[in-house]
Amino acid sequence: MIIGVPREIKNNENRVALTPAGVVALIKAGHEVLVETNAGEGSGFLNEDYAAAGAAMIDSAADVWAKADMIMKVKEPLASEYKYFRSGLILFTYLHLAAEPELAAALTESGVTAIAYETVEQNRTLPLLTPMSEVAGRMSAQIGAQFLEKPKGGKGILLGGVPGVKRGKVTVIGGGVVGTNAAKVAAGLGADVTIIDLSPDRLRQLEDIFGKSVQTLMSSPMNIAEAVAESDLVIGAVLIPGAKAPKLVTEEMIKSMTPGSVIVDVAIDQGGIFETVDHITTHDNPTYEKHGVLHYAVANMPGAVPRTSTIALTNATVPFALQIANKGVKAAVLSNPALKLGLNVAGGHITYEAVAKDLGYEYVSADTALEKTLQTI
Ligand SMILES: NC(=O)C1=CN([C@@H]2O[C@H](COP(=O)(O)OP(=O)(O)OC[C@H]3O[C@@H](n4cnc5c(N)ncnc54)[C@H](O)[C@@H]3O)[C@@H](O)[C@H]2O)C=CC1
Ligand SMILES: CC(=O)C(=O)O
Repeated sequence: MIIGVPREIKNNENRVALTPAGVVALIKAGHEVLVETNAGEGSGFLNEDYAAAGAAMIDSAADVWAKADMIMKVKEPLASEYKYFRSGLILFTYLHLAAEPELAAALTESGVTAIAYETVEQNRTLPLLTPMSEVAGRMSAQIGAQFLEKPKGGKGILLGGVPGVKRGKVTVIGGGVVGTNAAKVAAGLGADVTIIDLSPDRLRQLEDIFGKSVQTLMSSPMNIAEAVAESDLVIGAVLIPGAKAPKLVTEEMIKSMTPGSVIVDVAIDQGGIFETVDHITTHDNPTYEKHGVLHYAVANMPGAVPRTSTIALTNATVPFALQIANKGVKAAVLSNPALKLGLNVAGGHITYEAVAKDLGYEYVSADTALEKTLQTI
């Protein structure tokens, strides 16, 4: 199979879908890899490194898309990339389609077979989302602490306090991978941390992990309202796989926060959990203020620490990419339940139930949709 790796074009997205080590793994298995010139630069991987690994370096993005059987990316294609879609093309990347209706339409209309990293599921975990959730979770506490500083627009508190002065309060809503990593860093900075989750089992696990160093709370509108009102920093870390995130923090709750407080909506890639987050922000312009509260809603947070993120992401994606390349996408998806759950679009249909429901498409199973594709590999 020919695997193409275009350069990422989203704002400040410095990750790349394959490291030179990933290229070596695919070439050793008998495949060909095309890498767009300078695609790895932001992550510290040079053109010479890819060439030495055996990749062919290609100057134009259009050529990479046109010549490849499978495109590996990091972020969802942007509108300027939709023109490259074609029937039979395999796309393996983050998609977050519930929050991207135009992309869903472009993919179904063009006949691309698309596997979304974020819904590949194995043993009730999301192995291709987890590494980036670890990064974004850790970053969210760091970023929140930074924006609480006065020169950054915050109320001017140090999360850990100092002897004789109260610590800052952090509420993390959603106690999965992002939430746990956010809480680890916030607690490490010395903050007073509360984690809210809907799953009693998860709350038990969190207490086992953190002991009494964090407060756990069952998710309910009342508990969320009380915790938000008292917090200096609130981190949104809820996920219902594939689906649009529920709006758990209302405008009234945001109004109850003291001026200069900060919210970090990590779940923005699935639409976000804060009612007052009305647009995605970028690394160039990461915050805006509403009701006196600083809102941060960057959908590619790990793009700011690309060296760490690219290596962590490709450690997870390459074994799955190898299965697709070795067996062909149909056989790989039909033989591996984890990849089958990753399939979001095939044969012009949406094949992930929560995505279909949120976007108003008829849901068609992976088996039925794949039968209809023109997929030859
Ligand atoms: N903005 C960015 O750059 C990044 C965003 N993310 C996003 O962060 C979000 C969280 O991801 P993960 O932590 O990996 O997911 P996860 O599946 O590990 O955790 C989600 C948690 O939310 C909980 N939950 C579900 N409904 C809830 C409710 N009503 N109230 C409270 N908790 C609830 C679940 O029980 C689970 O523990 C996802 O949308 C993911 O795509 C991840 C990486 C980077
Ligand atoms: C998960 C995701 O969308 C990201 O890492 O950018």
